[in-house]
Amino acid sequence: MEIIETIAELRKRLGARRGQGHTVGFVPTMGYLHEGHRSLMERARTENDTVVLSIFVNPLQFGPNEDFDRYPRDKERDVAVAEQAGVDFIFMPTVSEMYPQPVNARVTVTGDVTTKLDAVSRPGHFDGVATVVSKLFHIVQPDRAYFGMKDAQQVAVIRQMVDDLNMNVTIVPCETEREEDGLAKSSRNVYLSPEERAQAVVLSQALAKAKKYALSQSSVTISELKSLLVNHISTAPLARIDYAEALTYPGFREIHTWYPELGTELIIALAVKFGNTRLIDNVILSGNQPFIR
Ligand SMILES: Nc1ncnc2c1ncn2[C@@H]1O[C@H](COP(=O)(O)OP(=O)(O)OP(=O)(O)O)[C@@H](O)[C@H]1O
Ligand SMILES: CC(C)(CO)[C@@H](O)C(=O)[O-]
Ligand code: BAL
Repeated sequence: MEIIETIAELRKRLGARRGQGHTVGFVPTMGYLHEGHRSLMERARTENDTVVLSIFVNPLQFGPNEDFDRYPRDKERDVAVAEQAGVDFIFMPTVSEMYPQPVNARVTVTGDVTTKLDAVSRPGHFDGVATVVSKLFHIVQPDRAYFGMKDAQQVAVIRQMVDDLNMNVTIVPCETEREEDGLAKSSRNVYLSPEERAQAVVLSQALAKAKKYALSQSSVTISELKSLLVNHISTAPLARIDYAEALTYPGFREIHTWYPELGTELIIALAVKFGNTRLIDNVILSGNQPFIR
């Protein structure tokens, strides 16, 4: 495995691999790697000849009062995890390598996908994500790129960008890896105090409850689902709800009532704060599931 810091060097090394007929799988991350990242790298390893991991904490996707400066970083551990997962190249650029000043070109995805949920709570976030992912795709030119469904809205934004801008890459969504009690693995879990960590289990519990309820009915109103989520999360005294929502997926349209048998997919999504730590999680219900009484 090689660690590469410049765009020119990565292009040269990948050009040589492509010359040998290699397919390239790409896993973009912000580092502080955990089992969720590992599952993406391992999947990329099984489906491609060459695997590239990027580790770049992208300033463009953080708001002014967010955690860019204190985002957890551990280069040594990340290198060991990536090596074990079979990565060929880690691309670890500096901020000035990715963004020579001034930055005058950005990518914006518009529509429902960037006006709901995290787009409301984190203004400008998805412009920052679309811009950096677009740049990374141009640099790496992957055949396949792997993203976690914990960030389901991010997957939808990137898919929209790839479709609308005719980017020649297949987006591979990967299942959310969880701790034993159900908490979605996340680099930000490290910020939680022991009390907050114990109570953070309410996110996945609330989603499981909402899913079970929705699938036990022939129709369910979105307000019923929201009440169920809010009531369960409120059992954790340290939790503050940013949003608890249910929308169509991947369209992110608001609906009044969901009918499982009509075939529309529904995302039930949460963002909950514990102190300064903001956690997200979601579950997607596929339509056409017969209701169970
Ligand atoms: N629990 C998980 N299971 C599967 N994939 C995940 C998981 N957590 C993150 N990913 C995916 O890993 C990629 C890189 O994510 P990132 O580096 O932001 O990690 P993260 O744990 O989501 O960090 P954060 O705590 O900042 O949200 C993204 O595609 C993300 O969806
Ligand atoms: C896709 C990504 C690496 C872009 O910075 C980031 O949003 C993330 O880690 O999910
Ligand atoms: N996991 C998405 C990246 C972010 O929270 O900024």
